[in-house]
Amino acid sequence: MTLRLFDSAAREIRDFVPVTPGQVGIYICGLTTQAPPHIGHVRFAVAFDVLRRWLMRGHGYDVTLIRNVTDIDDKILAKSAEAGEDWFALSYRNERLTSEALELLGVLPASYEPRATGHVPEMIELMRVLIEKGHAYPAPDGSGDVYFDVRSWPAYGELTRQKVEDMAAAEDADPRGKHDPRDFALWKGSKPTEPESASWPTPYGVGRPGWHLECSAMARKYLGDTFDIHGGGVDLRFPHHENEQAQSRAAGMGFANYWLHNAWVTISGEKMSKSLGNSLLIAEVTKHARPLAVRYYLTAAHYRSTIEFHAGSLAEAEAAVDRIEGFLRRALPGEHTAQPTGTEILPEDFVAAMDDDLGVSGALAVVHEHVRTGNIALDEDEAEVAAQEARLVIAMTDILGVNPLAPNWSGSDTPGQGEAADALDALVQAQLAARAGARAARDYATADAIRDQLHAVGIQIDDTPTGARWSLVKHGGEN
Ligand SMILES: Nc1ncnc2c1ncn2[C@@H]1O[C@H](COP(=O)(O)OP(=O)(O)OP(=O)(O)O)[C@@H](O)[C@H]1O
Ligand SMILES: [Zn+2]
Repeated sequence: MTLRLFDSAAREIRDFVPVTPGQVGIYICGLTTQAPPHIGHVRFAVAFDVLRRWLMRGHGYDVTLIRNVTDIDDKILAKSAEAGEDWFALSYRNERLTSEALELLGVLPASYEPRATGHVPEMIELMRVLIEKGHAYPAPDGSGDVYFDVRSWPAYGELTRQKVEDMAAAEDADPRGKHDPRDFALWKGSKPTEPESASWPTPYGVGRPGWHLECSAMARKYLGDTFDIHGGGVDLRFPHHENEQAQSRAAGMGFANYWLHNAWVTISGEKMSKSLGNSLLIAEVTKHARPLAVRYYLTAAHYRSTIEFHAGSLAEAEAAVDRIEGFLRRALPGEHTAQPTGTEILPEDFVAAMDDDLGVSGALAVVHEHVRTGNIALDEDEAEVAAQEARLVIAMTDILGVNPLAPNWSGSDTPGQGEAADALDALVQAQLAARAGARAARDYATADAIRDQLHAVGIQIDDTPTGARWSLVKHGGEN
């Protein structure tokens, strides 16, 4: 069984061979914590969660996944100035919202989530090496900026196959002190308008991390000079990843052996983006579909295919999840939660699909085939066969992060809590039925009173085309 992945540096599918047998190091560029996450922002995390689970469960690798947090940058400073809020408070609030959103969508926690601001010494060391080797220089105007000298590194452009002559100028600093307008900032000197708390001393002046340098420094610290996989959204290929690779290699490191890039979530063909005003926050979307369905929706598309968001396909995802869950609940009555035992022998066609650059649509087709076979077995009173199929479905869906019986979707694996959740659901459903009855009888006062009573105890009701849904009101997580 060989795992094959599309390496966007080589622009071809390559057999995956790790640097160290049995181990895989992955670095993914995390979010710049300038705003609460929208559905596009979390796609990369879901895509790489599937990769990680497959490496671990399908191939038995010991995986170290590092996903950084860019907790300081121009946009964060601009937003904090606008809002009159400390940059670090704004940044940390959005970091927490992002972590909550990822947890809600069943993304396994990273091995570690380093923050840029915590790695200034490592960045200074990288700058020192680059300056010593003649690949970087402090701005001659004493601004505190430090630039990478693109002309000193003939391989610059190799990741995205561009010639330096064809590239636009780097817009990250005043070009006057640069050797070449395409030289990019490793470090950004502080400006008088910026808060003192956003600056750190270096031998080259007081300033703050450049976005590209921070990833090179953090990848090196946690994964070593050469590591296996570097991932991120496709928009990061240039300039961000090109620059990361140039800095690290010019400093003498091997850096990433494979580059994986995920495609966008779009709306009406346009990238979902806060700045374009077409973004849907996770907190919004999960009011209309359960988080498991949203996770399924994001997982079901191949990571290199664009996901064109629309409510209809989210409803289809919900129906697919219901189908899987319905079967599992019938086949495994009494099991509130269920996880793979690790002894299941995965169907060959599932393995083949996943090994082929994470072919999730093929893999999900195998899942649904087994659901069908299992349902037929149940109809024919073959409980044993159905239970076996259910175990396989659990093993396969768990690898994709969409096992409906996984404890994260069902509440908890602590005995008793599943039952408590079921009891609560039964009570709320009875209230919702009474409310629906009152509405049908045009007794809106009673209907509203029921909703208010539920809200008073922390239960939120949302009316959807398929009926009322309830959820526990989240505190402090929706701004
Ligand atoms: N619509 C999207 N689909 C997939 N990935 C996205 C989308 N929007 C942002 N990302 C990813 O999220 C990460 C962080 O993006 P960033 O914080 O720069 O937001 P952005 O691209 O400026 O979006 P916005 O304009 O909404 O703030 C990047 O890795 C980027 O690839
Ligand atoms: Zn990065």
